[in-house]
Amino acid sequence: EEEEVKQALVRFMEKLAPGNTVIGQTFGWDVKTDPCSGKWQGVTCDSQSQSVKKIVLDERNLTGVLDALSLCTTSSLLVLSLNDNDIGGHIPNEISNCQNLTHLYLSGNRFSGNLPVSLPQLSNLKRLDFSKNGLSGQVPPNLSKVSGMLSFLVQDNQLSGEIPKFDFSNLAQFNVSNNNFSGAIPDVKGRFNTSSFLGNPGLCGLPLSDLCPLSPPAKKFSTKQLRVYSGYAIIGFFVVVVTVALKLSKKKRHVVDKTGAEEGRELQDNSDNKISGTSSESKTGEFAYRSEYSITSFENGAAASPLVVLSSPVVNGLKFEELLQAPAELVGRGKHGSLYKVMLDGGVTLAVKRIKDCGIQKEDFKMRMERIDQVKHPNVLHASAYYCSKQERLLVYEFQQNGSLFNLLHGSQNSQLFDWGSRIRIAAITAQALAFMHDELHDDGIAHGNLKSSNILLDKDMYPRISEYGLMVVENHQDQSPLLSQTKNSFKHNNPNGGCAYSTFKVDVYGFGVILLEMLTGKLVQNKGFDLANWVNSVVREEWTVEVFDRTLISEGASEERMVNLLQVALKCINPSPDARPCINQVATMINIIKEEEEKSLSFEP
Ligand SMILES: Nc1ncnc2c1ncn2[C@@H]1O[C@H](COP(=O)(O)OP(=O)(O)OP(=O)(O)O)[C@@H](O)[C@H]1O
Repeated sequence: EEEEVKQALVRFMEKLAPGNTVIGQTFGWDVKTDPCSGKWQGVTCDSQSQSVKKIVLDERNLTGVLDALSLCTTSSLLVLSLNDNDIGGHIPNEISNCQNLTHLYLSGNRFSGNLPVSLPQLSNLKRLDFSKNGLSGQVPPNLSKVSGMLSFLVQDNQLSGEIPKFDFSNLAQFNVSNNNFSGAIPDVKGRFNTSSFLGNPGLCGLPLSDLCPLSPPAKKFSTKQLRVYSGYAIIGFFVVVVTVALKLSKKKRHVVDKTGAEEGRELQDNSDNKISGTSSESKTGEFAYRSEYSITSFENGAAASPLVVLSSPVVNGLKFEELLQAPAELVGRGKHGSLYKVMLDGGVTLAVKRIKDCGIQKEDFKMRMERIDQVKHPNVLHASAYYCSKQERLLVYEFQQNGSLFNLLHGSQNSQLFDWGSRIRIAAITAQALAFMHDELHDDGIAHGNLKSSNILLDKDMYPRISEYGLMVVENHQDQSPLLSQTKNSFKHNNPNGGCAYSTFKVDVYGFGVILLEMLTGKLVQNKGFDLANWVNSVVREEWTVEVFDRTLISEGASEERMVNLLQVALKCINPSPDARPCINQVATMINIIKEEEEKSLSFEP
């Protein structure tokens, strides 16, 4: 570290331990040595850049104050932990100079006064623990806007005011108990129970049992508001006029084009001729209806092959006509077909997958759908209905507003918010759900068949749901990859190891391994994952293992050991020989162990 940084750190320590004239001896913090020499107690450095990454001085009997100005000269600092000391005074505003800080633990001290107003400027902050101090005043409301925050722990203080509206679906830990907070508790999306809120006499609403008083009558509109609303009314009127005019002209055209077929509309995008082709470039995202397409274009008509509504509460009694006539939007086009977002009248939004060629006979497909419907798991998105004729397959799912794991990893800016803890949690839950499905559908030989990150969707609470289970017959990787040379047969074959040995299921394990690699490296998958697998294998062979990991994980300070452990699981899953790959339930167990270690480390150390 630079001289200036060393001196500033020693100053920071002198303020923490006033009266201690032998800091160099007590803590090894001596300007004559480097903080990364290994002698400075509580300091961890980045092995490559040799800059200070963590300062952990828990339970060191420190009795002074926090000199953030000196501390934050160390701009590389990710973790500061001073839990369970006797440090007093304010938490200084200059703490926001530590711009890279992800973990800030100050629990169990004597900090008093307001929270620094600059706190929300710590835009990388993931975990904050100020519990068990004497802090008062309000929480800066913008703190709730720091995206990617995972822990907010301020229990046992004297904080007051309203609880800001955090993104509760992303928070893993939240506790404001034993303070003076007041007002209505924001919607915590069922994620936290009473223990997070108790001991605040002025708080009301769920999950506490004290109901909030009815809100006062709404204020009258101001002139400014009135002007805005009348503007909306004019625009609305205009839109209605234009829509009616368009509909009338469409109707007219339809009469001219009429083919004699039963009236109806097919879900169709603007490039309808390409819909069953291989092109994937057109993604207009526009509403597009073609009145010249009718239900009868689904082969012999809806009457011959009605929509089968499965045991779903969402689309009870849904009619095929209703589905076809509802407004639809092309969301995307995958290798096997197109996906439409369909808005039903009652406000229900569905995702309708139209499959080009799933390689499964009609009767076989129906049997599969019925069988899969009998096996329910909360982290599997089951089809709500399906339509199946000789050439067409339509699958209806609940639309998942939070998109897919693919979007989360590769969408703009998103990967930075997708921290290590969330990645390991999603990996563990997905593996468990898949293990359940493999187990239940083992004797039927029905695997997922097309497992990839765009088929792992995220529900409203950001929990994963595996979509499109069993829609595809499993493709034989062996035919495509020079890497793979073994078993040609993707169906059941006797294996003395029993259980999960069908190579059909092992293709899912391969797919899951590629998803793990995607989560670890943040890299896009091409060529069915063979490119990514090859690249990872080559880097690991050269022993530059750390190089493979997503830079955002490294800068977040994710545990290298646990990332390497997960990488090892992924490498087992992508073994070229299906027989050498573990079963998914073994994979689930291995990931769960890593997840538990991660959780344990969070409760004991930063
Ligand atoms: N139920 C759903 N809710 C919201 N988005 C969905 C839903 N199902 C799929 N998607 C998203 O729609 C897009 C297109 O999905 P689609 O299944 O057609 O393609 P794919 O998964 O990329 O490829 P494939 O055709 O091989 O399955 C993907 O980004 C996918 O994540």
